[in-house]
Parts: sequence; C-alpha cells; structure tokens
Amino acid sequence: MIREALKGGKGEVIKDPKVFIEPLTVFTDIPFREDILRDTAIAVRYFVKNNVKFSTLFLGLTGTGKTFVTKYMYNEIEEVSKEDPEYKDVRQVYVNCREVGGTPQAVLSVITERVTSGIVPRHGINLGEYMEKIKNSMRTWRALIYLDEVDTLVKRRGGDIVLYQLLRSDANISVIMISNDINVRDYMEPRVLSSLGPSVIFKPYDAEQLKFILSKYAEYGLHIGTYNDEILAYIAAISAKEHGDARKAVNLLFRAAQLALGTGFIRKEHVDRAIVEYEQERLLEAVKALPFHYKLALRSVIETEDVMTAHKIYTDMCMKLKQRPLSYRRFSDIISELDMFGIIKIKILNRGRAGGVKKYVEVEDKEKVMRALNETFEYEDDVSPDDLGES
Ligand SMILES: Nc1ncnc2c1ncn2[C@@H]1O[C@H](COP(=O)(O)OP(=O)(O)OP(=O)(O)O)[C@@H](O)[C@H]1O
Repeated sequence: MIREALKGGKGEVIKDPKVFIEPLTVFTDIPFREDILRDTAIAVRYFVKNNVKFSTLFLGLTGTGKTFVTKYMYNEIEEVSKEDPEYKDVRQVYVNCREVGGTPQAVLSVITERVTSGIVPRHGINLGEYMEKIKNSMRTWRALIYLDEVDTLVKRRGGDIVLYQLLRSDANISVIMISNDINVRDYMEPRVLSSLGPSVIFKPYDAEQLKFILSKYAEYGLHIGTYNDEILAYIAAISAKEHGDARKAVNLLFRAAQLALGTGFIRKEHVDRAIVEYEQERLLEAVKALPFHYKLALRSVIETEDVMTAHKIYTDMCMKLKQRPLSYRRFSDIISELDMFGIIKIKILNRGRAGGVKKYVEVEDKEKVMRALNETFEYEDDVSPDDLGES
C-alpha cells in the first residue's frame, strides 16, 4: 500500500501537483488578463526608459487574478532585467499590507528595508524618516512598489497619507496597488485620490472563462483521460455562481483530483465532496479570523435563537472568563456583522409586544460551527471549550 503510494501508478490522476500549488512556475501567459498585462508593461517601460512615473490601482473581487497578474509581472521584469541593461537599476518591492500588519509604520518599514537592503527599525522612528531613507536610496535606484491588500493600509489612520507620500515624492517611485475591496477609494482623502492614477478593473470570470482556465490546469497538471469536459464545466458553473472566483475553481479541481486518487477518473461525486470540504474549511477560516467577543457571541447564539437570551448566555461566559461583557447594543451589532459574514442568519426582525425590535438568529449547521469554534478556542491562550460551559 505504502509502496504503491510512493511509486504511484495505477489509478493516478495528478501528473504534477506543482501546477496547482505554484501555478506561476507553469503558466507562460495569463488567459483573459492579456490586455491588463500589456498596458501595465507599457507603463513600466515608460517608467524605466522615459522617467514617466505611474501609479495604478488593481480592483476586483477575490480570485479574479489580481495577485496572479502582479506576481507574473514581477517575475517577467526580473527576467527582462537580465537582458535589458536599462532595467538593471529597477528595484521591485512586493508587500502584502495585511500580512505585514497593515499599519503605516509596518508597511513603510518593510518598503524601506527592501529598497535599501538594510536592516530598518520597525519602531521608534517616524514615518518621515522612512521616507527620507527611501528617497536617499532612490538616488541610485528606481523602485516599482506593489502594495497588495492595500485596503488594510488605507483603512488604518494615516494609511492613505503613506500612499500620498509615495505617490507625490520626487523620488523615482511607481506604485501598483491591489485591493479586493472595491470601495477602497472611499477611504482616501481627496488629495490622495487626486494623485492616484487610474483604476484597472478585474472583472469576475464567467463560466466559460473559468472552464478554459480549468482546462489549462487539467492539461498541465492531470493525466490524460482522468477528466472530461463535463466535469470541468460543472466546476466552472459552481465557481461562476460565486462571483467568478478562479481560486475556488482551481481549488475544487485539485481537491476532486486528490479524492479521485486510485480510481483514475474524476467524477461528479468527487467534486461534490470537494465542495463540502471546501465550504467547511472556509467556515473554519472565517470563524478563526473572528475577534474574541465575536466568537463568544457566536457560541451563545448556538445555544438559543433569541438574541436577548443569547446576550445573557454571553454575559455569563464573559464572567466565567473574567472578561468585561459588551452591552446588549454592541452585542446586537456583532450579531448583525456575523450575519453579514454569512456565518449566521438573522431570521426575523419583528416588533415585540412592548414595541421593541426582536431579533432571532438561525445557525444553519450548528455542529459545523461548533466544531470550528472548538478548534479555534484551542488556539486562544487560556480558554478551553470547557470554560464556555459545554452543554
Ligand atoms: N487568468 C487566470 N489563469 C490561470 N489561473 C488563474 C487566473 N486567474 C486566477 N487564477 C488562479 O486563481 C488563484 C487566485 O488568484 P489571485 O490570487 O490572483 O486572486 P486575487 O484576485 O488576488 O484575489 P484576492 O483579492 O482574494 O487575493 C491564482 O493563484 C491562480 O491559481
């Protein structure tokens, strides 16, 4: 059994898992994003060869290829710099604003570090000093800065000012910003907006486009004869329903292929199982990412559908955990947010006898949410599911 798994052979479906894990190492072009790539490449060329600075904002829902295009561009520029001497003085800096912490300080310190290739203090120096260091370094270099998930920076106090300084600086800096919050511009001050270049919209892929994208992954990553057109169309249709998310489509194909291991062919039931697993994981991620009191609120509405009673249960949990409970009003706001995240459903909003508004909550799959919650509470330092009064 183990030897078979080690050697591979009969019933294999996946030819090369790397295609799904690191697709950029395989894709030589990016279908449906050729125009965006070409326009960006021209802007980069003018920047490098004619000193025309630019800034642009890539906007689009999740899984529409923004980061994929960005990283592809980055790699292509690195390749070109090996052949074209004019690209030799270009420094590329890719920063995912959320991953580095999202604050102006965090983002600027990382940019400074990368641009100057030196160790830069993360604290204790002000934002102006970072800008000075960047500018000094730009005497010999020009920088192309990619700010992924820039919405997390812009929503922080002073975040848009960081952009303003980068865009208006007299140093040789061009900036590509990426956001899946399509309203990110609403968080920017007018002077920042006016120095921002045009936005590039990444439209959601439709079912046909997703099917084509999937066919590329299948061609590169799966054995011939292990899938057919209908299976790809089925996955594409499901992913197109949810705002044309290519990440989901590719993930479902890869999972289904793994589930089909040994059988030699991906069937609809493999895809259906892949969907259940995928949704379960997404729920777990969403629950894990919730702030502590949101988790307690969620835990309480699993016990009761009445929000008033849930608030009492929540208050008791807080007491047990020696936490100060939030007011009913704030608690009720949290319940509405949980509904917005799609984790629970607010069922009825009706007027009670006293004329007040009564909220009821439905948790669709209590067991799943509970499991997700228990898993995440294990990660909190000093809370165990038992402390929350398991019923
Ligand atoms: N045109 C495409 N061709 C091939 N694969 C694609 C394409 N667009 C997206 N993908 C796949 O979908 C995955 C997700 O895309 P990407 O990371 O670019 O999403 P995004 O738009 O940046 O979303 P988010 O805002 O959630 O990060 C990529 O890793 C890649 O596997």
